[in-house]
Amino acid sequence: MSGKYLVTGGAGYVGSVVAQHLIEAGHEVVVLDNLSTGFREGVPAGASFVEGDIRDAAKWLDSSFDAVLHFAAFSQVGESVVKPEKYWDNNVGGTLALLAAMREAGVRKLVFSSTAATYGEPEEVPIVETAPTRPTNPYGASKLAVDHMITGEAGAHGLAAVSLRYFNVAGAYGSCGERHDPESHLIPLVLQVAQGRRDAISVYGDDYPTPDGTCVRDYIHVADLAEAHLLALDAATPGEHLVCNLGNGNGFSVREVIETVRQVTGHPIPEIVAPRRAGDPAVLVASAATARERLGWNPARADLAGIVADAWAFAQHKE
Ligand SMILES: NC(=O)c1ccc[n+]([C@@H]2O[C@H](COP(=O)([O-])OP(=O)(O)OC[C@H]3O[C@@H](n4cnc5c(N)ncnc54)[C@H](O)[C@@H]3O)[C@@H](O)[C@H]2O)c1
Ligand SMILES: O=c1ccn([C@@H]2O[C@H](COP(=O)(O)OP(=O)(O)O[C@H]3O[C@H](CO)[C@H](O)[C@H](O)[C@H]3O)[C@@H](O)[C@H]2O)c(=O)[nH]1
Repeated sequence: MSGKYLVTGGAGYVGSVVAQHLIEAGHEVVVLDNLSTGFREGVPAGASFVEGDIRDAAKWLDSSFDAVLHFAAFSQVGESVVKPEKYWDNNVGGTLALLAAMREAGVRKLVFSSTAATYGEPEEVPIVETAPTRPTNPYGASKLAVDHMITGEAGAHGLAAVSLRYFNVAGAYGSCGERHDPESHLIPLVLQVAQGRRDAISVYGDDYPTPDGTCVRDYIHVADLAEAHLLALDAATPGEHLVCNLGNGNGFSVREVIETVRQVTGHPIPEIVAPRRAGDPAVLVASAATARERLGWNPARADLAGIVADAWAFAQHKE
């Protein structure tokens, strides 16, 4: 059955890919985005676009919407350390206003972009959803605060809600891909070296307690992530706040990522060992057992070379 969905942040990386998947599944999509970090041309053809802020969501939400998929947020970990107030204001204040607008309009289903950053330094990997949540930066803390707000909204007001805790999102889907400015994520930065836009990639620390000394992360293809959002819309249950990790359960080190980019692009990719980046856990790998069981999610694009190849095709296309 086709539905009508408000996609906040649909001019950004993940939101645009999910909006595209919703359109391909025959749904009606309205993107609400203030273009603070997103791009008008990133909104998929076939979606309606409203340029506006989530704090004003009440202007556009009405009972004709079946659900909200909420991506709009600031998400630069480093910036959040120096400007925490910006993160509390937009991520927490903005979502508070959005939840009020949803209540007012009678829209009772929400899928929220949460993050592995809610866990902080893990005691055990793979990380399960019941692991302690001790974020190491204001970005993660703001996302955890929103998760708590949503739990309250479900319990008190019957919202059907799913928080999806993404691990390291990567890859692209057709003309929708990653173009953060400034870019801080490893794969697009290494691809900039392959394109000649940077001389070398900095490896942030090679003295971690990992097999090659560099940090290990769980890279998940953005199209697999998008499919989980569509499944979450079906799985959401009134009065319940379901939290699911999204990752492949495989860890790749920074050096393995760089080597994979060498193989995919044929470029030598010079690397420079730099100091550790503050707040980086050594290993972040997801247990996605909950997503598999509760959503029926089955990620199909776990191969790192395939993820990098899709990101590479997008990076060349947008030049
Ligand atoms: N990319 C990742 O690796 C990753 C990992 C974990 C979680 N997340 C979460 O996923 C979501 C999307 O991330 P992304 O990488 O696509 O980021 P992005 O910056 O590309 O997209 C965010 C979008 O939200 C919009 N936006 C921000 N504040 C807004 C507001 N107040 N009103 C309206 N629009 C607003 C921006 O203009 C942008 O288009 C974020 O919530 C982020 O925290 C991303
Ligand atoms: O130039 C770079 C960039 C990154 N890295 C390293 O590469 C790994 C991956 O870094 P990213 O910045 O690509 O991703 P993060 O693991 O820091 O961040 C991801 O996971 C976080 C949770 O911890 C948040 O959810 C965030 O939004 C999401 O992108 C880290 O070990 C980082 O230190 C480098 O060595 N050099």
